[in-house]
Amino acid sequence: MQLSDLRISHLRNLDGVSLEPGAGLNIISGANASGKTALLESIYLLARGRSFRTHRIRELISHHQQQLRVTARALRAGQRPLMLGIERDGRQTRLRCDGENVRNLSAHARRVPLILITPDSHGLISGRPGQRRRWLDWALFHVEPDYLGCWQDCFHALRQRNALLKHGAGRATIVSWEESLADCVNRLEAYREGLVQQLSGHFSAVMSQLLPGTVQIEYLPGRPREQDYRTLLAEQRDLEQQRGFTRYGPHRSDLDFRHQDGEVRATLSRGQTKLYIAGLMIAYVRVLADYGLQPLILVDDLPAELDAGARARFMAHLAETGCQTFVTAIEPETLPLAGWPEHQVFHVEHGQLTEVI
Ligand SMILES: Nc1ncnc2c1ncn2[C@@H]1O[C@H](COP(=O)(O)OP(=O)(O)OP(=O)(O)O)[C@@H](O)[C@H]1O
Repeated sequence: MQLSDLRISHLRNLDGVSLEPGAGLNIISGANASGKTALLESIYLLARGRSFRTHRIRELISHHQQQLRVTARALRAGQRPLMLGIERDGRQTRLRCDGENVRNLSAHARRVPLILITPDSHGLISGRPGQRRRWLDWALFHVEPDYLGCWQDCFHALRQRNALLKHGAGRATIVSWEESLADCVNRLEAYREGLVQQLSGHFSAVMSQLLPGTVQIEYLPGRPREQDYRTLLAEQRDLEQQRGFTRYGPHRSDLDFRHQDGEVRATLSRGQTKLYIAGLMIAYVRVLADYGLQPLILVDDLPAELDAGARARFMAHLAETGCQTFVTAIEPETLPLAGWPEHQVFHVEHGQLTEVI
């Protein structure tokens, strides 16, 4: 997938921005607060219908303006282009794809796959398990059309069981929900384990060139792995009735990231952690490629925290993906360009964009 004809109006400090990005590397340069991240945010908004910086899209509307608007054409190999557009006024957001209102965001995410790496991606390692679960779920929404339904069934059954436990429902009613819960959880875990396995293969290959040392990702299912889930639910029922909630299951699951057998969060430096996350994202791009999907890649402030060698390795791996990539940098000359057949540089100053020729 490749964006062309990107237009942005009244989004943060950006206005009247019209950009023809190249198929390869697009470097967005500019001083602090010039609008580099806002440009990535505009692209993210088209793909996901939300921002990666705030839950309140309204905040993105430029001060003293009524409405923001972003449009672009998404070119897809062997298929006709998609017209993408998003508008947000004081009341509502309208995300449009090919003239239709987008109602199902995860289906839209499948049509417009996107990988984002920002300084906040660090939270994938240092943050709470929920952040890692969300990442895994989004990763699956892109590749498994049935995953969303399975996820919804699973969490519906979990909520039902919790409500029954809390309100002292009879055993037979709880048992009947346990059956459907166990069934959904088994399917959900098979999807999650499968993706982690697929990811792990690519991850080791990518990391062998990005960061010395062995790496490992493990899916932790939020329950004793060796025990059948339905049996576990039955065993825990009495205790859980007193507590009013289900203690074990996918709502407690997590991902364990390791480097040289040590926990990444406890052993790696900031720069090494950034490379680890970069490797994970590039591994995921390879998983997407296995499904015939080619995402857009956005990297905010790529040079930060990385020495020259690390920057070069990261950039070379991005080049290998063959994806249209947008990278922001305060000093674009710090980005090594080896491996990129073509690149374009756009300079942002006070929200105005010019292409550097
Ligand atoms: N709603 C808004 N209306 C107008 N301007 C805004 C709005 N929200 C943020 N801004 C401004 O838009 C600019 C965009 O900042 P952005 O975060 O994109 O900068 P950046 O180039 O990525 O900077 P840095 O290198 O410091 O990360 C900032 O000057 C910010 O104050």
